[in-house]
Amino acid sequence: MRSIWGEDALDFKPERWISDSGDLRHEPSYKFMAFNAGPRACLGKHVALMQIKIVAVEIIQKYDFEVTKGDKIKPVPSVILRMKHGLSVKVTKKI
Ligand code: HEM
Repeated sequence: MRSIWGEDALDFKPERWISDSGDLRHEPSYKFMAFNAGPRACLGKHVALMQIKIVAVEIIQKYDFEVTKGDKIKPVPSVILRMKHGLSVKVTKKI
C-alpha cells in the first residue's frame, strides 16, 4: 500500500482526498485494487460502494471499533482482496 499511497498510507487522513481548491481529488482507478480497473473492472462497484456506506453508517452509529495494537496490517493482492494476517478489532456496543 505504501508503494501506491506513500509512506503515510496507514494514517487516518481524510484530507488526503481533498485538493488545494477544496474539491475531491481524482485518483486513477488502478490505484484501488479491490474492484480493479479497465474494460473488465467490476460492474457492481457503485452498487457495492453504496451498500458498504449504508451498512458502515449503521454499524458505526451503534458500535465502537478499536484495531488490536501491534497487529500486522498487510493486504494480499489477489482476485479477492484480503488481509494477510486478518484484522482483529475490539468491538464495543455504544451506550
Ligand atoms: C465489495 C464488493 C465487490 C468487490 C470487491 C468486487 C470485485 C470485483 C473484481 C475484482 C472483479 C474483477 C475485475 C477484473 O477482472 O478486472 C469484479 C468483476 C465483476 N463484478 Fe464485482 N465486486 C463486488 C461487488 C459486485 C456487485 C454487487 C456486482 C453486481 C451487482 C458485481 C458485478 C461484477 C461483474 C458483472 C463483474 C465482471 C465484469 C467483467 O468481467 O466485465 N460485483 N468484481
